[in-house]
Amino acid sequence: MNERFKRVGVIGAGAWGTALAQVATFAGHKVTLQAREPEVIQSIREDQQNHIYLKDVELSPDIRPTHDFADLADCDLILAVPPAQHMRATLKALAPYVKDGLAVVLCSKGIERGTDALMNEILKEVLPQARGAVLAGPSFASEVARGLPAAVTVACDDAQLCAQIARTLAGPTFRPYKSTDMIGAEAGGALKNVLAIACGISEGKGLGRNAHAALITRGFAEMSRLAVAMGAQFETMVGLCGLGDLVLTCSSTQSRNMSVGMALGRGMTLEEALAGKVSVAEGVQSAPAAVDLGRKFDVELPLCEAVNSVLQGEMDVRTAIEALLSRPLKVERA
Ligand SMILES: NC(=O)C1=CN([C@@H]2O[C@H](COP(=O)(O)OP(=O)(O)OC[C@H]3O[C@@H](n4cnc5c(N)ncnc54)[C@H](O)[C@@H]3O)[C@@H](O)[C@H]2O)C=CC1
Ligand SMILES: O=C(CO)COP(=O)(O)O
Repeated sequence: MNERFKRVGVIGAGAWGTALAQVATFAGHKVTLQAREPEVIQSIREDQQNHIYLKDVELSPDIRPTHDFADLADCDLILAVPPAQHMRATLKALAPYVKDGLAVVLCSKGIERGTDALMNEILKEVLPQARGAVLAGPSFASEVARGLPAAVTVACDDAQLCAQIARTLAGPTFRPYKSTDMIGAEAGGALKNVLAIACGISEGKGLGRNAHAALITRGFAEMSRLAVAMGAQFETMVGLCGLGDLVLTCSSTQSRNMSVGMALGRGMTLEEALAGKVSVAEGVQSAPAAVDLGRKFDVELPLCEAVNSVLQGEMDVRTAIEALLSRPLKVERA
């Protein structure tokens, strides 16, 4: 009962995929890491580092990089970690090697643009024979990969599978908490990225600590309202994958989403803010999808809407801030 999985594979050798492969080695596994770029594979093989996406972290020799999805065929646990907008294509590429009941943990934090689908909805469409789970929570890749302590949420509607995944990944510095609320874990992870852009804008514009605290608090109210309307439990939203990740991402320049926001707040265009970046700021793509979901579920999302208007070039930062502050006065509630 609840034995650990034996053969762990990771798809996507960005910062987080690489860090999660490292986590699995901390837990005693040999890991196959599927990477897209030949230079990433070469860098891990030759230098035991991922010079492109996770600089200056010594990686375990138990990480085996490969380009070939076929090398994942004998894995019994797959962690899927591409940018959210590439999850569908990634799972399609994996499809020929998926046996019935394969456990696939969705570790990306975003909403698919155009369909407004969360990652588990995409999994169900593309790989209906797989069993899905979600990993989310406050976890900057470089800290996790260096073995600094982190706690995350593993969510799965099958409690036994959830326990098996948690047991497989748990290590001396990585502590997964179990949950059955997959929608909550996914919605928290995706929406906090949009709100981190808002906090970054405030930071870049020099609006002060009061504004920052107000944004986190009202941002939390906003993301909880939408997540609950989508079927999440409010309890999940006050946990690691909700409030926990929101606080982390909104409080550190390590966050790519917060950094993009800061650049916008300082007056850059989105194009300028993203120029030359190899890493992904998921909130940029998730913002229009979040706004769409707000309309679908009839949930007010003033902060996500303001961020999206700025990202789409429909409003400048100053006008967006004025519009937020001049809204009718409200009763404070989540
Ligand atoms: N970096 C972090 O600290 C954390 C990231 N995440 C999530 O993990 C997911 C992946 O982010 P990172 O690993 O940070 O990526 P990254 O920003 O370090 O690297 C970009 C990734 O995108 C991949 N990519 C680029 N074009 C692609 C395409 N056409 N098809 C498939 N993949 C493509 C690259 O191969 C690379 O793996 C995101 O959803 C992110 O929100 C979650 C927790 C922590
Ligand atoms: O999700 C993260 C930490 O939990 C990483 O956030 P960024 O993608 O904004 O860097």
